[in-house]
Amino acid sequence: MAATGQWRRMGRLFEMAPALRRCPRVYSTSPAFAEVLRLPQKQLTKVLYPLRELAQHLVTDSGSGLIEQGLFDPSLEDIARAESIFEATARNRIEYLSSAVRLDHAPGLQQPEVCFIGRSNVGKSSLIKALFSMAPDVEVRISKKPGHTKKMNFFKVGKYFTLVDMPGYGYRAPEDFVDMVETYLKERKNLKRTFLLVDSVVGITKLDNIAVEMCEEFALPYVMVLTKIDKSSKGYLLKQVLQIQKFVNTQTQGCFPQLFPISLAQP
Ligand SMILES: Nc1nc2c(ncn2[C@@H]2O[C@H](COP(=O)(O)OP(=O)(O)OP(=O)(O)O)[C@@H](O)[C@H]2O)c(=O)[nH]1
Ligand SMILES: [Mg+2]
Repeated sequence: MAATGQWRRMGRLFEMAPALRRCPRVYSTSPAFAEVLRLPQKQLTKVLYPLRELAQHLVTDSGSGLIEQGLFDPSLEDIARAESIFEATARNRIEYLSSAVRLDHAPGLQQPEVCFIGRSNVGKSSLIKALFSMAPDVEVRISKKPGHTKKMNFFKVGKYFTLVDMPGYGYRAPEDFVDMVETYLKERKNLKRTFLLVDSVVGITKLDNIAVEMCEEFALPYVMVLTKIDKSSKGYLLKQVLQIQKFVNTQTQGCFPQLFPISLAQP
């Protein structure tokens, strides 16, 4: 079956891992990534390719096509290269720029922009904080309580792009949420990619559906990120992933076909 190809390719990646360890300067200067590369093979797969583990359980499942097509499969070099974008240096400044409650208060920037949207408490700010872990001077506030982020917060990621942390929709969303976020999504000229975060435990809610419809209506290229995958058993996560992948395959046009599953919990 098609999975065989995936496994073979994974074998090649693992063969490369010791090489990456030997010359970390070429691929990564991050101690955290070097630590991940030192993990035993099984744990390394779990951390970097969480859906692979689930794919094993689909050998006899008729839904297998869904997840194989949906596997996101960056190489170790790709991951290391992407990570280097978030490494704060004198030449690659990562900094908080400003906050806005209206689009016309947003910084007037030309460089590409990406934004993170999703229900309150889904983990938007946490993901951004994790992405900025190599920029300790940048403060990103997170909270256990939903509705914590009240404004659109703009961060500069070197010369590459601006990243925007949005308030969440749903419980304790700011009153002016629709004016703020819908207008931003509709009119922000340099918005290149929207990351729509969905809680993998909860699945796609009615409000997520509205967010999807909005992205579709405004013809935005967007990516679906499944958060908090550490909170489910393998069986439950598999069920959720299949359901969400089916939704993406059948109900969306502008959504990137592969899901991005994430966990910010320690492995
Ligand atoms: N178990 C687990 N908890 C997470 C994960 N990511 C975020 N959380 C927790 O989820 C809670 C909400 O996180 P935030 O990042 O503040 O959520 P948000 O989407 O920014 O929420 P608003 O600002 O209210 O819209 C916090 O208690 C985080 O610690 C994850 O991957 N696993
Ligand atoms: Mg937040």
